[in-house]
Amino acid sequence: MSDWKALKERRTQKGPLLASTTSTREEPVASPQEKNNAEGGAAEAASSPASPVASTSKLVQHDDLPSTLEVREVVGRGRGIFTKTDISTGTTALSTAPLVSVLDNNNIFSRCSACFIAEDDLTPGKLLSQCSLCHSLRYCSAACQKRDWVAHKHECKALITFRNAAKGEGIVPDTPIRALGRLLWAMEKGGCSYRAQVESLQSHREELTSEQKEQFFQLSVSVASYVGQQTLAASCSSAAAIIDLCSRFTSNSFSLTSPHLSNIGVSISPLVALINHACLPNAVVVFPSYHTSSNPQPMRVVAIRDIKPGEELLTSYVDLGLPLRRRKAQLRESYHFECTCALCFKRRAEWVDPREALKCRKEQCVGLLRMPDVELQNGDVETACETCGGATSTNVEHLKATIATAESELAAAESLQYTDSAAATSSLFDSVAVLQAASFAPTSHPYLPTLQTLLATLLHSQSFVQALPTAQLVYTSLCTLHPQGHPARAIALAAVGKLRIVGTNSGDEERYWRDEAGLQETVGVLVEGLKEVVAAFGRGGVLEGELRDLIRQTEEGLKMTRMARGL
Ligand SMILES: C[S@@+](CC[C@H](N)C(=O)[O-])C[C@H]1O[C@@H](n2cnc3c(N)ncnc32)[C@H](O)[C@@H]1O
Repeated sequence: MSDWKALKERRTQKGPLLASTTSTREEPVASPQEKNNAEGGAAEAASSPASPVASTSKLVQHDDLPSTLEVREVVGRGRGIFTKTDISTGTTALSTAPLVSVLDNNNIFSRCSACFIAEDDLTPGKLLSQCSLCHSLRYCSAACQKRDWVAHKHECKALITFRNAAKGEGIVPDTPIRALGRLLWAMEKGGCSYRAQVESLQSHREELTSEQKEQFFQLSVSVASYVGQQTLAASCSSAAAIIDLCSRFTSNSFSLTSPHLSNIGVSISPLVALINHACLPNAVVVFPSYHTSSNPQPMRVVAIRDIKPGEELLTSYVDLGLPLRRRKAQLRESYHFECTCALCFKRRAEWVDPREALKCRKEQCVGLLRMPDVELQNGDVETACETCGGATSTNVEHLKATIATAESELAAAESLQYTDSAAATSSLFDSVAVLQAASFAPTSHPYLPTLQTLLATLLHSQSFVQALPTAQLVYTSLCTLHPQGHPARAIALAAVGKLRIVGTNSGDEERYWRDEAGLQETVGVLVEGLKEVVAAFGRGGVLEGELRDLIRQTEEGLKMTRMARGL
């Protein structure tokens, strides 16, 4: 199987400047009671907080807004996007071309800057070629380079100037600077309509902390030196306008993701930025295909629940694997609001949040215990298992130290995972052992991100046999957190299906193809994966094509094996 590279995806990480929407959180499916609570919450999240509707005076014309959707203003939230028709799970509610997309500094030299395909994924023997002027951007074809020239023209000169000043090949400004550069050139060229759309995005200048203002000031100095004072002044006539631009960028940009859900850069779409947040979202933002001119528009908003006429489309801005306090802190810091969704208001007394849970230590019990609150509690705390009711004592200081160590190991491993996979793998396996010994549930933070990074690192180093059980554990954990059809879940199941092929046939290929039961099971996993992928990304994405090919190949293999046995 040649496309295993598709699996070596980093776990999706969101953060300031990269308001991503692919992380979501769904009811824990472990217990029916939790399921009921969360389903009630989902309906609430999608409807109640959105009303009442206020005036529509600040609304700007968006030509790519389909007639099935409308923009309305909501008290306490600003504008939001509402549906006028039923949107069923897995349906694309909106597809559009972002105004600006740039690859981040980790991907700029290894992916095409127009369609974003990775050099590793090109047909064998083909390489990306670099822009002959700036030597910075790479392209997979003359057509892609030509298509990108409109956006790259001014950027090319700026990159040359930057490179000369930095006195080194292969040095480019940081991703936000390049993204803001493209945005400013687009506004300069696109005139009033682009400017009106960007200027209508929510700025939080008044609410910024002095530290954030200082950060934005530094960013604006770098942007000014990159694009030139004249271009900056054309769109920003005052210092306040420049801070507004940086603030708008921070709370309105998206993670640009690959069709396999790796974070590869940043995108700005003033239309999609109108979608408000919920921790129980009903939609996700994905980029299912490479951005070629023949594709349908590359950025899609796909429903992950059925959405009724009059409901607001809601995506998540933060990683929904994060515990409540962390989510709230991120939303406050980067987006300047207090989330009032059903998940944030779910009473601790009513359920055990799987993101902050320990496994019951009683033999044969699969229940969860609420983790003591490391911010508020101390000493030995007794908690009861939600399933068997048995009490377990946990030492809060030990718990806190375990979380801190696992988080710092995770950060270190993330920075090493592609340069020293062996060291990253070994430290992540150590963390897994420590978290397991401390009875962390695999759905809990930071156990799940540790497993996800371990999976990505194992795939990168082609350790497929070890990767398969890790992928299975990641998938089952994500099933507890996300509804069916969520992209993170879909990607994990696709990984399990692919790894069943590469991870099990690498040792003894002949035996693999003779194992009918195993092949049949692999087909089953791939078919399930395909369903989830289509539900998460909509039809026609890259991953859908890959899975269909694998299903076909495995079914053919199965047929041949049966024929050889005379069945
Ligand atoms: C990407 S914009 C969403 C569109 C925005 N409402 C507008 O009018 O431009 C993000 C901003 O919308 C607001 N917002 C989004 N979701 C919200 C929510 N659930 N509750 C309150 N405010 C929200 C916050 O001010 C946030 O910084």
